[in-house]
Amino acid sequence: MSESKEFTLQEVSGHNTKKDLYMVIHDKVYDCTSFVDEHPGGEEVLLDVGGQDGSEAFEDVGHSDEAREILDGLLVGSVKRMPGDPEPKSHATTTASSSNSNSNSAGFGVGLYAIILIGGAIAYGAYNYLEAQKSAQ
Ligand code: HEM
Repeated sequence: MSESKEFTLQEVSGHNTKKDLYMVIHDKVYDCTSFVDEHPGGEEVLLDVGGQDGSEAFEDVGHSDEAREILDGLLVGSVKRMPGDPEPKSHATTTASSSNSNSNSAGFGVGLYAIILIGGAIAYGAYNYLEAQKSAQ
């Protein structure tokens, strides 16, 4: 059965042209060659992730169940992970890292607010000091 075929990421990366286009989505390998011209989102985006891991790009669009059915039909095998290969890009990691960056940016927002407050307080203090010096003269 062709579905049980295993590809290394290096093998998949060789299939990156319009006439021979493989893509990894969630550790499965898909042959998108026949679908390039039919993709409602255009051929460009498929060629962009040709031979690579397109999990994130695919999920970011929020593809329909129909799109997932088409994907099932393009399945040719699964990824054989080799030592040193990058970690699979799963949606879970995407959300985890984006929520991390959200909390980081929230932290930065609070930090910025504190800096503005402290800056304002120093400016106010300096102004008072100068005024006091002026009236002392
Ligand atoms: C072999 C993998 C893919 C299949 C089978 C597929 C299939 C589809 C289908 C059926 C649609 C129509 C809307 C829907 O049913 O959700 C669609 C839309 C779209 N796809 Fe894909 N897609 C694939 C990969 C990708 C990738 C990697 C991207 C990269 C960003 C992408 C970007 C888009 C965009 C932007 C649309 C929206 C087009 C529009 O509404 O104008 N697709 N895709």
